[in-house]
Amino acid sequence: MATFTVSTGTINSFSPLKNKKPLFSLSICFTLKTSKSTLRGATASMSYDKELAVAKNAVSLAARLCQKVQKALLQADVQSKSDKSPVTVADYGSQAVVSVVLQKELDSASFSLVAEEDSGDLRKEEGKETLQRIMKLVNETLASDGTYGNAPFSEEDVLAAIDSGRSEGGPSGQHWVLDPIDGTKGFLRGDQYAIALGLLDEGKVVLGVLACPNLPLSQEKVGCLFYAQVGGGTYMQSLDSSTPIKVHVTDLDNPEEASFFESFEAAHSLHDLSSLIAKKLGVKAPPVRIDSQAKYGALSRGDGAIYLRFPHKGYREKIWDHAAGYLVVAEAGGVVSDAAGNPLDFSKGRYLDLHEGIIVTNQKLMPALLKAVKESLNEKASSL
Ligand SMILES: Nc1ncnc2c1ncn2[C@@H]1O[C@H](COP(=O)(O)O)[C@@H](OP(=O)(O)O)[C@H]1O
Ligand SMILES: [Mg+2]
Ligand SMILES: [Mg+2]
Ligand SMILES: [Mg+2]
Repeated sequence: MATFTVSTGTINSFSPLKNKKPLFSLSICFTLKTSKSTLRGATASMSYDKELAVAKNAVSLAARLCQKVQKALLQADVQSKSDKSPVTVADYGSQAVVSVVLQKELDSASFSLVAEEDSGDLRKEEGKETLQRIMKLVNETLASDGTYGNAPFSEEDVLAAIDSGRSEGGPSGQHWVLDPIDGTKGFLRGDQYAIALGLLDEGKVVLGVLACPNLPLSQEKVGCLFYAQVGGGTYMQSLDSSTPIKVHVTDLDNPEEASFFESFEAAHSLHDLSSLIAKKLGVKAPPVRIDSQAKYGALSRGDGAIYLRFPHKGYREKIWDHAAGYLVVAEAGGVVSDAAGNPLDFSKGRYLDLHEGIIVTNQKLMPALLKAVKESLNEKASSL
């Protein structure tokens, strides 16, 4: 078996809007296995092969739409949702594109999609212009693929495609789980974001596809597509379909050498708490703060060893923020759990029921991480 270790040296986040100093730089060193057996693993006949091929196409097309919008982002394209979080024409457009492609290619009678956005605001008078922009983007993107461009989608078609994401999910049957843009705040800053698509079968995540258009693939190339099928490992390729390579989480066992990821946004995760946990573990490197499930993708290829996510009290995590990323990391040999070490349960509907937060690392580091998390949470509770 030929195993090459490719050191990509220092890679920087890509900021197309700002075109200035990178927000993080991170040394990555990951092992690319290009043996025949590894590549055969990517194409072996497994039960979700057709779904995987369609999901990769859907997510790549959605990424094309998002990249176009991020390049030419207009303030008018950004709205505020009722919970005050931002949403853009690209979030809606990406959701419509993925929904259309999945329904066209797969059995639409049993189709179920749990997705973040809905068309409520677009159906209001003030949403009319935004809807026009989304319709244009969706039609341009679908036409660019050559497969779906024959009959343009009307405003009603686009609204219906977005609203097909209203499923409640649950423990039985198959449900697609979509975050059309995860990390919208990062997307708006010109930083990291992801298009994240998972498939649940009987309550378990069986497919995960993660497009990270601004994540470096190598020193020369930016834009990664991670994908995993349950039992089949995790693969990474460029967004324009280069040969996939198998990726693995780091095999580091010394926390002192580990680096850790957390949300860029302090409002999304308690930075003080992660810093306390990291200190207890003996982690020396400063936190790597990036938006979105790009953190799961980066961790799955060994860029960093730990991801810590501790939302402020009262926040409920949604399944689309973790389903795809979870499988990408799990199939790359990583462990994802809540702060008490329980596995994540995606079978409960649109939300995840969690004890405190989400922690991710490899199998060797998990016992020490759990201990540090427990001690830190106790310390925090007793200081209140
Ligand atoms: N107060 C909060 N605490 C934790 N997560 C939050 C939050 N407000 C929003 N989020 C979630 O954090 C996601 C982004 O994750 P990250 O912090 O890793 O970049 C958002 O996804 P969207 O951008 O899809 O809305 C949103 O679901
Ligand atoms: Mg999200
Ligand atoms: Mg989103
Ligand atoms: Mg959102």
